[in-house]
Amino acid sequence: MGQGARKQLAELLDDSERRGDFSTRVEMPAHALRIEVDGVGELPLPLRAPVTRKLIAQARQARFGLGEQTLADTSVRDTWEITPDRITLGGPDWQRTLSGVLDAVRTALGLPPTTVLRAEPHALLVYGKGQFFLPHQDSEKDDSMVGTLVVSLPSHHTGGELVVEHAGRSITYRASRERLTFAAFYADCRHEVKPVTSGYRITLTMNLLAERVRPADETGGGPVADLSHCLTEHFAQSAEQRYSYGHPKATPPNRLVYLLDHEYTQRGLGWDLLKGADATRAALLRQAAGQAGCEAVLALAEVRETWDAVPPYDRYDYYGDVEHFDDCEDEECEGECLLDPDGEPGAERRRSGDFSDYELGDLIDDEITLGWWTRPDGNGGEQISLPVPYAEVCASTDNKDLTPYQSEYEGYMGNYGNTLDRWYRRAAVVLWPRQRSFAARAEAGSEGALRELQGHLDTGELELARTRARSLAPFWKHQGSGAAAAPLFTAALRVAVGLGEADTAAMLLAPFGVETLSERHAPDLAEVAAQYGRTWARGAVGNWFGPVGAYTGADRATWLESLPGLCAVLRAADGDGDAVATPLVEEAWQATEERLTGWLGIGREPERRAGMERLGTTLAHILRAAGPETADTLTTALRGLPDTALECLLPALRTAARRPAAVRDGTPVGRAFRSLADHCEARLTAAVARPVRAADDWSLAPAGTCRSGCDLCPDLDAFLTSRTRRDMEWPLAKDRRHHIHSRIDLADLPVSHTTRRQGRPYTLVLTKTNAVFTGEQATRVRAETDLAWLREKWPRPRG
Ligand SMILES: O=C(O)CCC(=O)C(=O)O
Ligand SMILES: [Fe+2]
Repeated sequence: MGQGARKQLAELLDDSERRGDFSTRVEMPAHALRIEVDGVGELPLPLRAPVTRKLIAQARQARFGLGEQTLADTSVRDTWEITPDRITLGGPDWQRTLSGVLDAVRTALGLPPTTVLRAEPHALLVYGKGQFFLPHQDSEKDDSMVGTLVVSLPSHHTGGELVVEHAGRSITYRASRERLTFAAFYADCRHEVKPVTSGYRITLTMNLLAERVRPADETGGGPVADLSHCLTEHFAQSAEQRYSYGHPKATPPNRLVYLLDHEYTQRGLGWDLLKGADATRAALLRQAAGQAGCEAVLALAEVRETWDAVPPYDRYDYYGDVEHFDDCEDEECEGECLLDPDGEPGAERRRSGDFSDYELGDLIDDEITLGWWTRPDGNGGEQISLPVPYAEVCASTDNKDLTPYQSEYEGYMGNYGNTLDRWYRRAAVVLWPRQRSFAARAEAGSEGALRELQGHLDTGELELARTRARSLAPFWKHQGSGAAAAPLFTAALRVAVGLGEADTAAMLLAPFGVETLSERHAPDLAEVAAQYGRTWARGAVGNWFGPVGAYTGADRATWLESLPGLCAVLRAADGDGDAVATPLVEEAWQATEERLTGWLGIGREPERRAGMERLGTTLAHILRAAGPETADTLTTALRGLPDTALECLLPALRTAARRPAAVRDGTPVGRAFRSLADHCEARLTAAVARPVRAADDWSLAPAGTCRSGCDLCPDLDAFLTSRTRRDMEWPLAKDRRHHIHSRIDLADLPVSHTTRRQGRPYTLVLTKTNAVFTGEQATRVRAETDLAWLREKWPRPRG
């Protein structure tokens, strides 16, 4: 019962819940109980007359207590009775059902949550026509007996009502024909069973026994002791999961988040500044925390709830017509316009406002996030971002009973909708066991955790630091990227060095983005790599880059500009900076190579050129950052690419030429660029030397086949490669025309393609344009210009 402790806590802090009633009733399905009686066997429920008569055959005339005596007097009590030793209760659901009933009874009767109720069978009673029990009070057979629980087995009968009375009030209970009904009342209540007028009434009476889980005197008693007990229980039981249907998580919850009722600002949130009921509740909780060995802080929470909601529909005016929005002219509208006054028909019907008159259905979803909390020592607070799981939330007041600061209603949208989102700001008391304080706080704000770990390392408590650091693993994720995360990264690097434990160090450093790394981290990076080795360093770098193509929101292009500087400082640092620099360059190259391959496949020239140009700049940075071996690998790969890659290589050479000092001949980097320059020069020279297209040559390169088996692409290629054909008239159905349109567009071919909308199917008209000649001319001119630039800026060394 993971939820039990939280519920009890909420009740204990909710004053109104503490006033209980003298009696209550609960219903349960009949299959929850399997009942067997000696000499009869299992009783089929609902009970029918033949089985009931068998029961009576096994029963005796019931007696009742009068003072010290036990009497059988049918003018006071007339019913059949079977003693408990002959009854067996069971069934797969029985224990769970009964404990649920007892929980509900405890709450309804206003017993403290630290009380556990037990029910002990007392007798099975059968009332036939005319039988009854006059008003009486049950004798308390046991010191711990607090009342009676009457379980009525389902059966058809009339009359036989149970009437319970207390302090001038009386409640009448009727049994159900189909279900089990449980009526509970305090032992000091007078009660009676009215005569049965037809059929049989069958009840199982049970003594209600109360036990305190913890005697009041043990911790001084009172609500604080009860609360403290609930806290201990909450942190000892495995955390309950909302939708797991009885499969609790193996580990206990990390925290308890008790939501307060009033709103507070960051500055106005303090133990001495709480308002109304919050003040008492927080004070009680804080005392209880002390007793239970817990730490307590105050926090600010943001709550969002999504409800299934129904608008106050069917608004009728004075004459009984459905009301409309002022300018609604839709004849079929039945008032929907009121929900959607300014929307187009069918447009998204989402709007903000006050929806307090909407009727709430089911709670579909909710989300609680803590955004700020005070430090446990009371010195100020810190910004955090901590989602609160279901198993940690506790409140005496439901969100829906408070006023949201914002609401949004979304009308029915076909597959979802009719939902009302509500946002609340609530304060909270957050508690955790003192010995788990490190993890509880670290999960929310990592800076404090690292500071504490460093502290332990500084004072020589290595084992403690390691244990604590390992405890971060489950939630040490997404520590950020870029300049904002840089100080955190520095702290993490130092702790990683100090721990001397490779796996833990890797875990601590893993959740940073590569954009966090800057020259000022170089000394620590070189040190950590020297300590844990090159393989370890390669793994760490892989983590910082993250999965290829993953969008991190960080500006990688800007960071890559800093890569040559970073790698230079790394290689010069004490330790093994190259162990970090080399995989940094390799990972950067891998990502770039992938993008380069992507651009090479793009047919539209202006787009491709722009992309390739940007990539060229990046490539120059990567090459400049590379060590001799990596530089070799890169140039070999680049020289193997098709001519189109020059659209990237030339911009790379231009970028490099702007820093002649960095690419001096003779240095490994200089040699790499030299080799690329030579490669480009050879390719351009060949292009320029190609003969000019003859005036009657309309042949184009084939566009290729989209997939094997396509019967259109080969026909297109035959047209494209033909030296003489300029036009083609192609009757094609719509889908097939589309295919050809998109092939031509994607490859950006110098071919116009229009549809003549006559006959069936329409005819696709293809015409090779003058761009066949002008495009080639432009390419040639560009090649000549590039070649001239190359010869000037990258002259071949003489000799
Ligand atoms: O049968 C009942 O509902 C109540 C019986 C009763 O009051 C008793 O056994 O003391
Ligand atoms: Fe009774």
